[in-house]
Amino acid sequence: MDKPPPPKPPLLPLLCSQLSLQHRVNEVTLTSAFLSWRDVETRPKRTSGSIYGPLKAAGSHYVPVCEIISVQETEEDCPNTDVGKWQKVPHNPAESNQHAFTVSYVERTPKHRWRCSEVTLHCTDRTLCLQWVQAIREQLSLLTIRPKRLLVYINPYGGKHRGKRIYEQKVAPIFSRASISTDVIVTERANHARDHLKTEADLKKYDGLVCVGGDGMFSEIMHGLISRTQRDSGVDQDRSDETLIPCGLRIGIIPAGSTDCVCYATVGSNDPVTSALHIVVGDSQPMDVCSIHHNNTFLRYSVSLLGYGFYGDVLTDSERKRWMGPARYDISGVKTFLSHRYYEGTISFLPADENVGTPRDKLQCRAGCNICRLPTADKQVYKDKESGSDTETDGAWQVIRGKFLAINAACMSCACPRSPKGLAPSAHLADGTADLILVRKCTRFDFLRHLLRHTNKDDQFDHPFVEVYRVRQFRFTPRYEDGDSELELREAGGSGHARFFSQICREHPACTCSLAHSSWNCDGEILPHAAIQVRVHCQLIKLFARGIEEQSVFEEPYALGAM
Ligand SMILES: CCCCCCCCCCCCC/C=C/[C@@H](O)[C@H](COP(=O)(O)O)NC(=O)CCCCCCCCCCCCCCC
Ligand SMILES: Nc1ncnc2c1ncn2[C@@H]1O[C@H](COP(=O)(O)OP(=O)(O)O)[C@@H](O)[C@H]1O
Ligand SMILES: [Ca+2]
Repeated sequence: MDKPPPPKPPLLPLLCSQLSLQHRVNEVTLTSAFLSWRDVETRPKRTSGSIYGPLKAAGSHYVPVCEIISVQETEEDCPNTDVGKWQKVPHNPAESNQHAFTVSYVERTPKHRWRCSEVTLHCTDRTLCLQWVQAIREQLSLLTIRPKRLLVYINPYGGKHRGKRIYEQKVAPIFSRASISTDVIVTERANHARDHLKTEADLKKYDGLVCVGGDGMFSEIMHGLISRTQRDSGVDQDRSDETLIPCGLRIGIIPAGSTDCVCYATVGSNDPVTSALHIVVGDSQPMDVCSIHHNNTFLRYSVSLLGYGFYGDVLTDSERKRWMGPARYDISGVKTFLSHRYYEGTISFLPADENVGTPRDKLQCRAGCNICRLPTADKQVYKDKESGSDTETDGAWQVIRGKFLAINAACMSCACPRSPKGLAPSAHLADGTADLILVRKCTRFDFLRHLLRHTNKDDQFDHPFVEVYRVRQFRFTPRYEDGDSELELREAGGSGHARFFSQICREHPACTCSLAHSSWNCDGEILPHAAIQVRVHCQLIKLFARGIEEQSVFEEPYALGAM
């Protein structure tokens, strides 16, 4: 969403009163766009010696109505010593005005984190106080994009096993303050959430889903919702050429996993409170989803990393170390790096049209991204330059064969705390394309340089052994068919010796060797086949997010008091 417009020219005030804030008189104004308050006891001061300003009011604050979380009449419990019981009394008895209301609103803090801030305003009488509460509530009720009923799934075993606590302590209080009602399901097994969504959940009762967990848990919920939507619409997801039906319900992610890249890349942080506030204000971020098929059988959907070779091997190894929590990826990462295996195969892909940019663009996908806002038709139609045809499959496919350390595809940046710019820094959340990254066989040292660049500002694609393409579809075929280990052994010498050495190579970290197959890491799940067909579905799902906001939005807060 764009930065709200500056407060001038003023909109017609709906309500304007002099109210007291921390014992100082403030002029408080409500318009359909902003709630503002200005300390009228502070004289407007001229910014001395400044060429910019004539007069700037000190102590003015503007809160966009769309970022107000709630308003309530303020009462405080304090002990009544006479009767030894607790009673309701006005918030601050020292305040000259006995009636008050509190407005909770979103405050931006560095690193894209949002916090819930409060202002308590005191009125001379209760009628005025109630008038204010009612006027603000009326404005909030016009924000129909805000969810009222949510279905929450918690994976209690994701990440550091903190999902349940994070939800109860940090998220539930915010939902309750925003008058959002919830049904909460703590999962009891893997795929519990997926199966519940697919078959049982009464989705008509809800305005959105919430996932408390990591990328794997998000993937479960996404699978449940997409499959349910296709089934309800009579669409067969086994057919790789089907046009899938976009899902109606938005999904909110409360990060409580090991990588949390879907949350990080769509919100800008992996902070549960920030995510909860994006849900409360009713943000909406469409997202591309890849469908993956093997010989016309549907395998899975993917939104973040689809990785063969390095990331597939990291995942396979890390699954045995789940007990270590998030650190398992680092340990398996080092081990896989040292094993330095490469794989042979063929990639065919359908490049995206030029108007959606390239994987090496300096411009990144941010809130309100212009590329993601292009009309879907402009994004999806591939124009074959030579034939002038508009069809997606008309002879535009490119084919690359080779030996690869890694083949990665990402339909979003995959930014995460390990790699703040991500695996594909310029990939767009909702442009209908994925960035395909091919890392050819190279030395360990070069591969390390490439990996290290994921963690700093250098361009990780600026190596002669790395190629990147923006694609709509791709296929991968390993050099040897799935399960064809005989061929692999023949290739390596064809004897019992070969079998012996092949086994050693598998275990021997210092050996650079070729095995027939790696596995695909699909958002943290291992795919059962190496030969796959992948297609990007533009904006198939929606999240309670808005994309990463430009820095300036939170560097220039709406509180103008310091001016
Ligand atoms: C030398 C340091 C190199 C750091 C390289 C970091 C690259 C990070 C790219 C991360 C992309 C993440 C894409 C997201 C994938 C997730 O969907 C998926 C599932 O997440 P979940 O468990 O939360 O459900 N996560 C993953 O598959 C985890 C991938 C993480 C890979 C970490 C690799 C670390 C590599 C370390 C190599 C170190 C070499 C050092 C040699 C001395
Ligand atoms: N109650 C449960 N018991 C065991 N596994 C579960 C449960 N609920 C969800 N899962 C599975 O746990 C896996 C990892 O979950 P996730 O929340 O992504 O954590 P992490 O980021 O640590 O991998 C997912 O594949 C999900 O299907
Ligand atoms: Ca994309």
